Amino acid sequence: MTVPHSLPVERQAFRDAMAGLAAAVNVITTDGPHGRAGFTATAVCSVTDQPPTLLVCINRTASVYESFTGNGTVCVNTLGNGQQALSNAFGGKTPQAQRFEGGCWSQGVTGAPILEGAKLSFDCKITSSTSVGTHDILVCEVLDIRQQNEADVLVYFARRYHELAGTQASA
Ligand SMILES: NC(=O)c1ccc[n+]([C@@H]2O[C@H](COP(=O)([O-])OP(=O)(O)OC[C@H]3O[C@@H](n4cnc5c(N)ncnc54)[C@H](O)[C@@H]3O)[C@@H](O)[C@H]2O)c1
Ligand SMILES: Cc1cc2c(cc1C)N(C[C@H](O)[C@H](O)[C@H](O)COP(=O)(O)O)c1[nH]c(=O)[nH]c(=O)c1N2
Repeated sequence: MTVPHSLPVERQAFRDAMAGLAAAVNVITTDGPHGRAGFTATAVCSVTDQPPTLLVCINRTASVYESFTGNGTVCVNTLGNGQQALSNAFGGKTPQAQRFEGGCWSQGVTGAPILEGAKLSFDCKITSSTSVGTHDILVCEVLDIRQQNEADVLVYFARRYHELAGTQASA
């Protein structure tokens, strides 16, 4: 197959285009011997349902990177309407302990913090990872799921938050 010759896509052009891709907002957490940590991520998606697997992309320069790879666990907590403050707290710069002060947390099978009030929580173990450019793709097997009935969702689109009205999650 011949790939058409074209100019390289500039970093800013890529980001401008990606800003047009609406995405759910998630607080990704971990806990274990390498410490409790969390960060905000929109780069999350389903991979396969056999075994139930999702992926999370994490920047290797993030302060939380060693905690996630060291612990080998993640909980993907999907945010709903009115949880922008949590997203901003986990979105960088804020010290780890302070990030967790904005929510109530419990623990599930992996020990990763589960956010009370999250619309969805996927408790996972990391089964593999692949480095691509600045990021690692974490492949995460889902061991447990918690789901709220009222499935309003916080969406990040065009560089700002949008609230999507509630609907029944398991219609
Ligand atoms: N995948 C990511 O790492 C990612 C995604 C969204 C936001 N962010 C962080 O939030 C900040 C604000 O984002 P914004 O949407 O308001 O404006 P922005 O112009 O920085 O980013 C626009 C879009 O480009 C993508 N993007 C941004 N930084 C990226 C990166 N380092 N690697 C891969 N994709 C990236 C995301 O889809 C983002 O929504 C970013 O500068 C970045 O630090 C990172
Ligand atoms: C809306 C939104 C979405 C994302 C982010 C931010 C925000 C505000 N960030 C950035 C990430 O949350 C941030 O780098 C971490 O919190 C680590 O920051 P510190 O290095 O601890 O300051 C982010 N980082 C990442 O590695 N993958 C992702 O998918 C996203 N998505």
